[in-house]
Amino acid sequence: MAKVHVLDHPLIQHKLTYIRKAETGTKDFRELVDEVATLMAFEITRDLPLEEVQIDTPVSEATAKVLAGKKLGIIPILRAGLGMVDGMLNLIPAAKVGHVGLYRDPETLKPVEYYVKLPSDIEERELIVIDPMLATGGSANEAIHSLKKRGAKQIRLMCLVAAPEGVEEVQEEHPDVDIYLAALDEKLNEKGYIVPGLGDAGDRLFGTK
Ligand SMILES: O=P(O)(O)OC[C@H]1O[C@H](OP(=O)(O)OP(=O)(O)O)[C@H](O)[C@@H]1O
Ligand SMILES: O=c1cc[nH]c(=O)[nH]1
Ligand SMILES: [Mg+2]
Repeated sequence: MAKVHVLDHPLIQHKLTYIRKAETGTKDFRELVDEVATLMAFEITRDLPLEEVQIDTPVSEATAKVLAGKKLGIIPILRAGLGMVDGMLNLIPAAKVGHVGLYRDPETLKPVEYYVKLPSDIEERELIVIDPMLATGGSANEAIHSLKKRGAKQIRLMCLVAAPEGVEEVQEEHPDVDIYLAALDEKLNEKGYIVPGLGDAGDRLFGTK
């Protein structure tokens, strides 16, 4: 069964509170999502492999550590996932970025795929799928299916806020995909919005409401 990690670093939790507030406008919302994505990238990269190298410091020879060169890929689910890309690239600038375009049909709440463009070597990369919201889980599940169908083997999912219903759906359908969250909220409402959540992440990021 996939693990669920709630990244409870105080800076992440503090900034998430301002992201949630209804009075936070587009500019601040976008900046805060970017900052939280950087902090979450710091946590999610904790287990990156290191290797030893020999170096000379000004004082002596030393055995030191560098990243072992694991290939990473960041996969935002359009649109709202775009708001987290730059924040992650701040810490992992060599990662390749692939895009999966999905929208959730407002009536059926089912995901509709409209765009996929991925790095050519996704089967060799550890992929981090990013989307601020994991609500019913339909969009994340569809994006992960889409990646697996094209050869992806190692996938993690990183979201700001999730509903328990969505977490369960992803765990059931993709037990190999660990989930990283800033918060696990209470429930979904009758319109499929996360409660208390933060509203429509895409609209708040891009000012489209
Ligand atoms: O777990 P689910 O029930 O599938 O809901 C979550 C999805 O809904 C939102 O996208 P939306 O459809 O609003 O598209 P947008 O990012 O273009 O606004 C959100 O960014 C997720 O992708
Ligand atoms: O609460 C929600 C649910 C789906 N999509 C959002 O942007 N917010
Ligand atoms: Mg939206």
